[in-house]
Amino acid sequence: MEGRGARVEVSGLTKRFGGFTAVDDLSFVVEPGRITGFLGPNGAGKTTTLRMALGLVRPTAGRVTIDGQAYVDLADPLGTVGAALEATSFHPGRSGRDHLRVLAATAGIATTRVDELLELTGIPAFARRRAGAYSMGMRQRLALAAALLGDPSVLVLDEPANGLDPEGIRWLRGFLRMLSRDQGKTVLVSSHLLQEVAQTADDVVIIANGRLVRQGTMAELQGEPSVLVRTSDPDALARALGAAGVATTPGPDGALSATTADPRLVGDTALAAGLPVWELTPQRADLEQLFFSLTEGTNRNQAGAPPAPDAVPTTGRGIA
Ligand SMILES: Nc1ncnc2c1ncn2[C@@H]1O[C@H](COP(=O)(O)OP(=O)(O)OP(=O)(O)O)[C@@H](O)[C@H]1O
Repeated sequence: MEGRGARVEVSGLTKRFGGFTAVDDLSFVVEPGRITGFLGPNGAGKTTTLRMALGLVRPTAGRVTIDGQAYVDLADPLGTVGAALEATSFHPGRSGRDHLRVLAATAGIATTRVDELLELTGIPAFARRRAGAYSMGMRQRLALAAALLGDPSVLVLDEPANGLDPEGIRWLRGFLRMLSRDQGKTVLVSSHLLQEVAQTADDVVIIANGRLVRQGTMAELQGEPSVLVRTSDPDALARALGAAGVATTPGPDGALSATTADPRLVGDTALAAGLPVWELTPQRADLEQLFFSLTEGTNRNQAGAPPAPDAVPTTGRGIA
C-alpha cells in the first residue's frame, strides 16, 4: 500500500463508559490524498474515537474500517496506519534516534529509515540527546517520525500542533500537505481549535458530545466569499452590481455585502456607476465564532459540565 492512501470509514461508532456515552453513533469517512481535521471541544470524544480506530478501545457499537478492514484484521498494520496519540510515551533516558531504532528493529524496518525520518521531521541535531530532555515540540516531531516508520498509507495524529511554536506549526502544515498531496496518504488530524487546522485541512469533521455536528470540505464550512462595501447610495450600487452579475445583501450600518471573492470587480463597478467607495473589505467566515456556535456549551471537561462517571477504570493503554 506504500505511497497510497486508504479510505477510513467510521460507521455507527458508539462508546459508553458505564452510563456515560463518550462517542454516540458517529459516522464519517476520511478520504485518501486529503487532510481531514477532526474537531471538537475538549472532552468531545476525539481521542476515544481515534483509539477505537486503532483497536485500543473496543466500541460498544459500530466500527471503523481501513480500506474495508478493522485495524485488528490488518495484515500489515504498521505499513497501513501510523499514529501519534500522545507525544510523551518515550523512554526518557533513551535518545530519539535509539527510540526509533528500537521500534524499527521490533517491526523489522531498516535502520536507514530511522535516519531518513529524523531528517524529514527536522530532528537530526537532537537525535542523540535523551528524549527526556526534549521540548514538547521535539516530542511531537519524534512521535510523528515514529508514526511514519512503516511508511503507512494512513496517518492519525491527535493534536499534533500542541506544544509547537509558530515556526513548528508552519513546518507541520507543509509536511502534512506533502504527505497527503504528493504521497497520497490519508491524514486525519484532531484538534480542539478550528482555526488551527483551517489552513491545512481539506475536509472537516466536527463533533460535540460524541456526536457529529458538521462534516464537509473546509471551503463549504467557510461559506461563499464576499466583499463588504460602503458607498453613498447602497441601492444604486446594489443595482449596478446586480447588472454585473454580483448578488448583494444588506450589510451592517448601510453597507452592502457582495457575493464575490473579487474586491476589484466591486470597486470597478462602483467607479463605473459614479459611486464613491468608502470601504471595501473582503469577508472571511469567522471560524472561531462558527466553531463556537456549533459546539457551544458542550465542553464536557470543563467545570459546570456533567461529570463523566468513572464506571470503567482504564490504564489508558489496555483495551477498555
Ligand atoms: N476510560 C474512561 N472512563 C470514563 N470516561 C471516559 C474514559 N475515557 C474518556 N472518558 C470521557 O469521555 C469523554 C470524551 O473523552 P475524549 O478524551 O475522547 O475527548 P477528546 O475530544 O479527545 O477531548 P480532549 O481533547 O480533552 O482529550 C470525556 O468526557 C472523558 O472524560
